[in-house]
Amino acid sequence: MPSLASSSLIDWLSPGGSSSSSVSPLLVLTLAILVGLAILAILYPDRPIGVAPHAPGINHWKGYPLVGSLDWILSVSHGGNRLLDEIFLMQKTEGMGAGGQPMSVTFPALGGRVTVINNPRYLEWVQKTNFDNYPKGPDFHRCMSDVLGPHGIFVADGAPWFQQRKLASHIFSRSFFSSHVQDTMKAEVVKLDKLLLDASDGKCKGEKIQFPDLMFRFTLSTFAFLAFNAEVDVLPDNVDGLQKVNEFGRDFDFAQTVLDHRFVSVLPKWTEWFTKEGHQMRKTINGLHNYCYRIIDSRLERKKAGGEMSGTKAGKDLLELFIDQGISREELLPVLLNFIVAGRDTTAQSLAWFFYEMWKHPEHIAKIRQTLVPVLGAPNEQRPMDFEDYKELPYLHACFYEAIRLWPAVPKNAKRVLKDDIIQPSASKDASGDSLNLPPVPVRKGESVLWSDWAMARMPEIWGEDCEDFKPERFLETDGGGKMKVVEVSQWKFHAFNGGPRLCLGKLLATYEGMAVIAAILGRYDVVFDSEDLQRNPPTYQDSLTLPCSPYWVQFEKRQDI
Ligand code: HEM
Repeated sequence: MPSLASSSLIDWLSPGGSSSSSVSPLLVLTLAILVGLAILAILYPDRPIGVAPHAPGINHWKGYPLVGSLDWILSVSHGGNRLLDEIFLMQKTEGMGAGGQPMSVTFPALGGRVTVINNPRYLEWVQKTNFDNYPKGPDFHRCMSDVLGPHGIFVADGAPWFQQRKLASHIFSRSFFSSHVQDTMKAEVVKLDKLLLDASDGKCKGEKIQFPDLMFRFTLSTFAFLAFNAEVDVLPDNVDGLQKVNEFGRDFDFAQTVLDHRFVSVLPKWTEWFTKEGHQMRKTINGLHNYCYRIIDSRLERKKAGGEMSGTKAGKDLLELFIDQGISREELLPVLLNFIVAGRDTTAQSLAWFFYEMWKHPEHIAKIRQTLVPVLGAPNEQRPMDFEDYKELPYLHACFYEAIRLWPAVPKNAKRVLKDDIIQPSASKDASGDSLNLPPVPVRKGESVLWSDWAMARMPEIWGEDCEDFKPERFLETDGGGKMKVVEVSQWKFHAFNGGPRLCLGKLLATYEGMAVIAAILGRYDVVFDSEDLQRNPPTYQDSLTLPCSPYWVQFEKRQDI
């Protein structure tokens, strides 16, 4: 006898009442869909529809019929699991990435399959040997173009990318550095010093300062002036001035978290029209764009009036170089935004992580200070760093790079595959992991490849058993004459600045700026950390496109040891 449930289902499907008289089209359709799904489930037992079978010899995360590891990506996009932690966990899991092996995971986004290639030897193939086959692709466009523009340097591929890179590279030349960049940096360091003096000795003595925020203010103020000749008024020379909110910083931090979320969301972007976050995002984008238009408009007005443009005798600054191309106000917007992101966030975050490491490893502070005196003078009369000084301060340089290694400002990155390919591990001797038996990795057109410099910094296969320790010695060697110098580590192994044709344009600027700030602070002040608070709530990274360090507070005192 049929059960009540099944007979009422049949009744519902055959509205004529009797199941024997005629078969309803709805029943036929339902059965056809079920049979169709069953066939698809047989064809795609562990991955989304349309995704090619897993490549033999490449470990993959468990997946379900028709959806693959949808549960995994949902746990990242909506379940509170953090992508970097998840990738790292997978990388250590037996049968997945353990032993430094490549691995893949499938879900209905990012082209269906993401192959994780956390090894310098694979990166060289993807970012150099077969560079043209691995563009940023449609995901960057879909997720980022409403904020950063469709042709911003961080979003674009091909000719629009190449032309911007070529044009912008003028401001990263050595001659520009030894003049305009250096003058700007020194002026900003003097402003920072006044602020620190106020915090340590002035009427605001003992005031607690939110350190990551201070670093963001420094890098925004410096970059806006050196690239756009704009005074953005975010770095005051006294503690009270810090009360004024840094609007751009606040808005951009929020926008970045949304952009990051879009990459792992399986929901289409239009769903943002119905969410509170989407509403706030639209307001934020307006705010960011207006902020940049204020800089652009004031510059265009100056040009019209025949006034001073770059404010530098060293040559045109970044904005002038682009204005001279005859591009419109609207096309200048993405130039500004992309370069502010590059110039502000990365270096500020690296500095915030650096000082956190100094709290954990104060023994390095004394060593850094010793090396500062012969180059920049005694603490009471220490001068701001010149550009060329960075070569004379290898210990400080190595400490800064070690912080960047452990806390890379772009902690993960992905590319689309243009044509089917087999990623070959390079034979290059300077990339580590030579001893690993790494397989060639087949990838298909339309899929994605992903790597995480944050995870790679924590892989013993790449950096040795002490990979998680803060050890600046990794970047140091002594030359024939007994002089300490910074080792040239391969760009594929120390990959925080990217590699190949898209190597970070600002590597030298970031190095100089980071070292100039550290020298200015540690050379003249004691940074008093709230150890109890740091132990209770150690800073952690915030989910974003970059690697913001959660807020922590410090006090500044004049050095006690001099
Ligand atoms: C510690 C600081 C920095 C780190 C760790 C860093 C890292 C990186 C990384 C990983 C990329 C590749 C991003 C991608 O694939 O989308 C990149 C690209 C880039 N960086 Fe940096 N960066 C830093 C500072 C700077 C600074 C101060 C500037 C100055 C403007 C800058 C300018 C750029 C530009 C223009 C690109 C795009 C290059 C291209 O696609 O051709 N970076 N950077």
